[in-house]
Amino acid sequence: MPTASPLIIALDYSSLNAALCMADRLDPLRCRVKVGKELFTRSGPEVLDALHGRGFEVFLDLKFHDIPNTVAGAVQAAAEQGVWMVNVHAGGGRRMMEAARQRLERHGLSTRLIAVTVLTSMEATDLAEVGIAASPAEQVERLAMLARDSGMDGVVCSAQEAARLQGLCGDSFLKVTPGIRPAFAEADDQQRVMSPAAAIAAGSTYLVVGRPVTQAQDPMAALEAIESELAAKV
Ligand SMILES: O=c1ccn([C@@H]2O[C@H](COP(=O)(O)O)[C@@H](O)[C@H]2O)c(=O)[nH]1
Repeated sequence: MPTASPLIIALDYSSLNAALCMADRLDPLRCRVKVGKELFTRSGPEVLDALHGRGFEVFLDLKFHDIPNTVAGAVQAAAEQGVWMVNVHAGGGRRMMEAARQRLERHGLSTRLIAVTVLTSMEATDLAEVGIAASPAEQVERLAMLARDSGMDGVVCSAQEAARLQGLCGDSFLKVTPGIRPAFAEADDQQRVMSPAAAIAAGSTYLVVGRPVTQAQDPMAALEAIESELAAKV
């Protein structure tokens, strides 16, 4: 039975063992988990099998960004390993996203497919340096519309943009939001942040939480504090 929780815990660890130690403290009825570039590069698909075996739905966050044929193949490979959600970079463009969508459809694969808009670690000055004059909010909006029109199930954005996208793209368009920072946590390298309760109130569908839990002195206490904040909000 899939969890009703919006929480996705980012297992950003440098070894399979460390990631599974944390997974063994988590409850698949209370959260999903995310496997990103560091863990997957170190452990390979074994980590997916191990997490699936423990009952977790897994978001494979590899942010594919390449020519359409290559991305379509990578998305197919991820979906065939049973992941719940996989992502690409919206900056790869319409043809790339459409190819990924078509590949999943052709093979009857129901993995959720979403696109990264503007990384939550970026602010306006970072965009300017890569030649984008728009504000993060404007660029997120542009890429979210493109992602929706290219057949994506939703986007990765910051919670600061979620309310606007809710109005533009509707309830069923997923807003997956990293950069979640409870009051007790540091921002770290994140620029566009929001608290868990505010993110849900703004229309985030899923909250991606990494270091505020995984690097906390007491990770379970940190997770419970976030759950309490969300429960108080409902
Ligand atoms: O725009 C993005 C896209 C992905 N991420 C990923 O989410 C987690 C956030 O971890 P924290 O420790 O809570 O900052 C991490 O795995 C990123 O790779 C993101 O932060 N922003």
